[in-house]
Amino acid sequence: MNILKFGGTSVGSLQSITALLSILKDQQGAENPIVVLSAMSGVTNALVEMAENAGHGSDYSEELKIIEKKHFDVIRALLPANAQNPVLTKLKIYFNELEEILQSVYNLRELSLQTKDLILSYGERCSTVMISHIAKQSFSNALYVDGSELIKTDHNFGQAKVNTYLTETLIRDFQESNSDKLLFVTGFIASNDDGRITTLGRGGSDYTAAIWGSALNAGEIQIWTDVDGMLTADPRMVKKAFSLPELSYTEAMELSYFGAKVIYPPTMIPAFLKRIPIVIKNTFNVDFPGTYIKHGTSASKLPIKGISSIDEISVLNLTGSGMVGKAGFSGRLFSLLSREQINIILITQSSSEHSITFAVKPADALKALALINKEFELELQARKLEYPEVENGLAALAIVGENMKKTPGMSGKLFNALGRNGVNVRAIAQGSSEYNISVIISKPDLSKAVNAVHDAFYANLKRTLHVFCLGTGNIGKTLFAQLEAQMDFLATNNDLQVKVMGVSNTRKMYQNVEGIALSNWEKDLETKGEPADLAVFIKQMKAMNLPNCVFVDNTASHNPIQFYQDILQSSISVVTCNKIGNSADYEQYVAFKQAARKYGVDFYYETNVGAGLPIIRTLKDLMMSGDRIDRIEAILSGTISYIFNNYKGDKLFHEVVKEAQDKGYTEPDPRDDLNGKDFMRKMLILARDAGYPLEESDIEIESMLPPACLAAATVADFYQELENNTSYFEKLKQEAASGHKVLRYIGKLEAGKVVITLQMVDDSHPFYMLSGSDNIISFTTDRYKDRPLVVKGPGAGAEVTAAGVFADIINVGKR
Ligand SMILES: NC(=O)c1ccc[n+]([C@@H]2O[C@H](COP(=O)([O-])OP(=O)(O)OC[C@H]3O[C@@H](n4cnc5c(N)ncnc54)[C@H](O)[C@@H]3O)[C@@H](O)[C@H]2O)c1
Ligand SMILES: N[C@@H](CCO)C(=O)O
Ligand code: NA
Repeated sequence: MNILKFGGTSVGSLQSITALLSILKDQQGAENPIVVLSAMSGVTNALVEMAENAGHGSDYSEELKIIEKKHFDVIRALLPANAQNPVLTKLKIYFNELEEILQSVYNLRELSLQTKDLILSYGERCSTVMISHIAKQSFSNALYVDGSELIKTDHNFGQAKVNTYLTETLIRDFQESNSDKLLFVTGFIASNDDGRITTLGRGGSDYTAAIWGSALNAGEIQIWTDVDGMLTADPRMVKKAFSLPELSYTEAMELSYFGAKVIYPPTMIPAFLKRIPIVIKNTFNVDFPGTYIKHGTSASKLPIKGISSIDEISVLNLTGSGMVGKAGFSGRLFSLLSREQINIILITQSSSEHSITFAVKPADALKALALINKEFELELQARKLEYPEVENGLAALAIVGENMKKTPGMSGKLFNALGRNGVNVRAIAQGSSEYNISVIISKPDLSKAVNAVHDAFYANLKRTLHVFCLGTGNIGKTLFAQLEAQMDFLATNNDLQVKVMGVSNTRKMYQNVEGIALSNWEKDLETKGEPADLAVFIKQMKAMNLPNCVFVDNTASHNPIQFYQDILQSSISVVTCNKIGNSADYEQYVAFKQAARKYGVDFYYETNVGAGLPIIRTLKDLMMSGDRIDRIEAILSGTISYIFNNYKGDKLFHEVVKEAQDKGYTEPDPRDDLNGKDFMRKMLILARDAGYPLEESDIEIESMLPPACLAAATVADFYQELENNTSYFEKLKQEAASGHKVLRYIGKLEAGKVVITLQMVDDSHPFYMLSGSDNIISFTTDRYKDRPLVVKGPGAGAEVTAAGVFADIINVGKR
C-alpha cells in the first residue's frame, strides 16, 4: 500500500484538485492508498495572521471571508449543485467554530499556543473535508479522516512529540477496520491525551504521511508537490538546476537540511527507520519521474548530488589559549547551545585547537553570544578566551553527495570555481563522512557562488558566460549578429551559452538580469535603455555579481580603460579590441596583466593587432614555450594596405581612403590610420608582448603624409587636405611604378627598437604580394631563424574583427 501526500499547492486550485483526482484514479489497485492532505495553499499563513491579529485586537474578519470563499468556490466549481449542500453545511459549521474561537481570542487579547494549534487545525480539516467530498463523485468509498484523533502526542503545542507506539496501534486498528475505504487524512494535526488538538511543527503533513507509512509498512510514500523533485540547487538562484532522479536518505537529509524546501528532514525519520522509499512527484507534471529517495547508496553516477545553500547565517568565533588541549571545552560549549535549543549549522575547529568557529541562524546569534559570555565568564575575564563577536551578512553553501567519498578532487573543483569567481571563503567544514563540504561566504556572493559551483560540477550541462558589451558601432553590431547566428551551434557543440547581460554605447545603456535577446537588442537599448553612464554601467555589472562574467570593450574610447583594472579585480574577464589600453603607459599594460593573473581571470586582446588573425596568440605561444624574438617585420595597417593595393589607374588618393573607410577598415577617425598612430600602437603592443618595456616615445615613425594633412583639425578638413595634396600622392605612385615597385608601410622590431617606414619594394621582397586589406607579419626567432614564421591575411574589417573578439570570449569560456 502507498501513502500519497498532497501539499498545499496540490489542493490549492481547481486545476490541481482535478489533477489529484486523476492521479488517484491511476493508482487504484488491489489496495486502497492512503491520502494525506495539507491545507489549501496560503490558508495556514492566513490562519496564523488572523490568530495573531485577533490576539492584538485587530480585525480578522476580512481574511476569514476570503478563505471561506476560497473553499466554497472550489466546491461550487467541482461538485454538481445537488451534491454541494452537505459539504457546504459541514464547512459552514467549521467556519462558524473558527470565527467563535477567533472572537474569543479577540475578546481576551490572548493567543496561547494551544489555541493557535486549534485555529491552525481548521486549514487541514477544511481542505480534507472538501476534497474527500469531491472525491466521492468518482470514488464511492472515499472517507474523511480527522487524523488528529489517531496521532497522539505530548502537550508541546506548536511542535508536539508523537507517542509512536500508541499512534501506530491506533492507525493500524483504524485502517484494518476501514480497509475497504479510500481514506483522506488531515495532515499536520494530532491530539494529546486530553484530546486537545496539537500540531506537528514545520513540514507537518509530510510527517503525518511518514507516520502512517511507518505504521502500515507502506510500499512507498509519495510526496506530491509543485516541483519536479529534489533539485540540484535552489531554482530561484540557479536557472539550470535540474531534478535528481535518485538520492539516498543521507543525501536527501543533507540537501534538505541546507534549504531544499521540498521535504523537511525530521519528517522522514519514521520512513527512514523502516526503509520505506519516498518519491517526490509533481502534481502539475505527472509524467515526470520525480526523485526517488531510498535506503543505501544511489545508482546515479553524478559526483555530487546537489548544492544546498542557506542565504543568511551568523558566525561566532571563539579564540584563545584557554582552549588548547582542554578536553571538554567544546563539549561545554555545544551542550550549552543545545540545552538552549540553538541549532548549530556548521562547526570548524583549527587543528591547533586555538579557535572554534560555528554558524547559527541570525535569530540565534545574540542569544548564543550572551550564553557564551555567561558560561565562560571566568575564562573571558582571565583572558584565556577572547570575547567572541558575532559576524552577520554571511551565507553557507554545501556540495552534497555520497559519491564524493571515493572521488578525489571534489574540494579542488569547489574551491577553484569559487576562487576563479572572486568568492572569498570564510570558513570550511567537511564531515568525515565526506557526504558534504560546506563553506561560509559573504551573502552578496551566494547566488554567484552557487551558479559557479553548479556550472563546475555539472560540466556536461551548458556553461553560461555572462557578457557585458561596450560599443555598438561597426564591431559591436557585427559581434551581436555573429553571437546570435552561432547560439545553437555553441550550445550543441560546446555546451556553452553566451548571454549578453548588458550593452552600452555613448548615448544609452541597458542591462537585464534575464539576459538581452540578441534578436532585439537594438530596440531594447533604444526603448528600455537609460542615458549612458559608464561608471554606473560598470557598477551595476559588478553588483549583479554573476559567475563567468566577461566585459567586452568594442569602443575606440579612452574612457573604459581607466576601469579595466577594477573590473579584473572584481574577477571579471576583459576582452578588448580597443588598442588604447595596451598602448598607453607601459606600467598600466603590466598592471592589467598582473590583475588578471592575480584574480584568476582572462585579459584577451587578440584583435589589437591584425584584427582576427592569430598574431597575439602566436607570439604568446612562442614566448611561453621559451622562444626568443629576434626580429618582427610587419604590415599591420589594414587601411594603408588597402589604400596601396587599390591606389591604381585614375582613382585619386583621397577617394581610395574614403573607400577604405566605407568598407569598415579604418578607425572611427581615419586620421588615426594614415598618420601611423594605429600602426604604432600595434607595434608597441607586439614589442611589449615580446618582452620589451617600450613606451610610445621609443618608436620612430616616418610619416607617409605631407605636414598639412597631419595638421587637419577635423576629418572633413583631412579629406580636403588629402585632395589638395593629390599631386604629392600621384608622384609617390609614379615613382614606385616606374621602378616596378609597390608602396608599403612597414614596421620593424629589431634589437628592442621599433621603426615604421614608408618603403618601395620590388617583387623580391616578401611583402610585395599583398592584396585587399591584408596584414602580414613575420617572426624571426631563435627557433624560426632561417625562414621566419609568417601570418598573413585580412587584417581589418568588421567581420574578421568581430570574429576575433568572439573567439576571445569563447576562450574565456573554455577555462
Ligand atoms: N575596424 C576594424 O577592422 C578593427 C579591427 C581591430 C580593432 N578595431 C577596434 O574596434 C574598436 C571599435 O571600432 P568600430 O569601428 O566598431 O567603432 P565605431 O565608431 O563604429 O563604434 C564605437 C562604439 O563605441 C561606443 N562608445 C564610444 N565610447 C564609449 C563609451 N565611453 N562608453 C560606451 N560606449 C562608447 C560608440 O557609441 C560606438 O557605439 C576600435 O577600438 C578599433 O580600433 C577595429
Ligand atoms: N583600422 C585598423 C583596423 C584593424 O586594427 C586597420 O586599418 O588596420
Ligand atoms: Na589578431
